[in-house]
Amino acid sequence: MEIFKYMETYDYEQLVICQDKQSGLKAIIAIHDTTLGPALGGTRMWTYANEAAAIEDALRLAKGMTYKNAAAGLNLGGGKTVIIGDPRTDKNEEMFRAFGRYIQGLNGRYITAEDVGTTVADMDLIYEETDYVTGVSPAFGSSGNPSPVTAFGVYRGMKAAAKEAFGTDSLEGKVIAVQGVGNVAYTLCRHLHEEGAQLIVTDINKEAVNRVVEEFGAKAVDINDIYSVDCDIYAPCALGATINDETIPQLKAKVIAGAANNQLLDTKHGDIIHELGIVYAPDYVINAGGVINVADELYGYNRERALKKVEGIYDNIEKVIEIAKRDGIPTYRAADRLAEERIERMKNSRSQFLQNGHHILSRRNGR
Ligand SMILES: NC(=O)c1ccc[n+]([C@@H]2O[C@H](COP(=O)([O-])OP(=O)(O)OC[C@H]3O[C@@H](n4cnc5c(N)ncnc54)[C@H](O)[C@@H]3O)[C@@H](O)[C@H]2O)c1
Ligand SMILES: CC(C)C[C@H](N)C(=O)O
Repeated sequence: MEIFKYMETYDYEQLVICQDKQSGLKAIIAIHDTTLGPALGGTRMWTYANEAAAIEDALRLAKGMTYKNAAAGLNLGGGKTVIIGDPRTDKNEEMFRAFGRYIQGLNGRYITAEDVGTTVADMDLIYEETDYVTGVSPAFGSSGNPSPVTAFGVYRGMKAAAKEAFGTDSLEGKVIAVQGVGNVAYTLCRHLHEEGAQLIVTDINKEAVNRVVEEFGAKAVDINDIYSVDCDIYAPCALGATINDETIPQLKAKVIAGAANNQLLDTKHGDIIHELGIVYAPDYVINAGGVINVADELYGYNRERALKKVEGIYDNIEKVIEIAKRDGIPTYRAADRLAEERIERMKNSRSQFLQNGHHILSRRNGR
């Protein structure tokens, strides 16, 4: 991978490689764009096949956060970290504290939180070293685990997408196929069950499946059968790239609305489902509840206020559908347009001169 060429193509700002021999920390912090504010994005811990794959993932995910934060209306840019390692066996206290010191060194340009492979306990360790971390334990006045709030946002966004497809946002009686019933989807299933939806679920983790079968009367199917089940809504909540050439012909759903990041294998798959008349709730718009929630910490965390903002994911999905119709484009492109237009507007409005504390005149006056 030609790093500078890649960064230039997608206009990345910064890539930081952190190494701490004693703790085994190998982290890559990618900052994509800070036009709207400091870059906020989680820390992923994963066993990458090689270093290039880790760098590529950090860069790709950081750009995703720029779009997610912009579309969500947050005054935050996009960044992400990946830590190379197995989250089940390779974590230690020194590692997250060393990582916290690296974040501190960026002096607020990057703020972290949870992502795949990291937990509230890990954020608490980072917090020992820096203030630039969110998703810290509620005991510290922080917001804790973002997953239940992400689930609430997905539920709200799903209702908005359902309204477009079925003429009503009620999910009562709707059959919803949920792929992966982990942290986010467990709470999502609870909301859906409470509204009277019928759930069909799958997961490679049998315990997770049994929990939603027992608690919410879900029907379990094999992992390969989730695409072709008779359903109204398909909710991808496990992996990325599940909307692809192989799965699209199997889908019977009229709506795709789920928590997973990067659901489309390729943008062409967004075009195909659009042509098929499937209402697609773009992944980074519908799953922004977690980041909206942790971002609220930057104002002094207030759960009620955060949930109110997350409720607005309904309106945001409506807005994306409206742009898609207005411009005759698929919803995934409408979401990009929403984010890009906001960044551009802010870029232009900030071009006005405003003196700040670091202006050259303040040095001349000896201050
Ligand atoms: N947690 C958040 O706040 C948040 C925020 C935004 C986006 N997301 C995205 O949402 C998705 C779910 O996040 P999570 O925190 O619930 O993760 P999780 O790991 O708790 O849950 C994912 C579940 O998917 C299952 N799974 C893995 N491979 C599978 C397969 N092939 N078929 C079926 N099930 C499979 C896992 O066993 C697990 O139970 C991820 O893609 C994540 O990036 C999460
Ligand atoms: C900041 C985090 C809560 C972000 C979350 N991991 C996401 O992908 O949206």
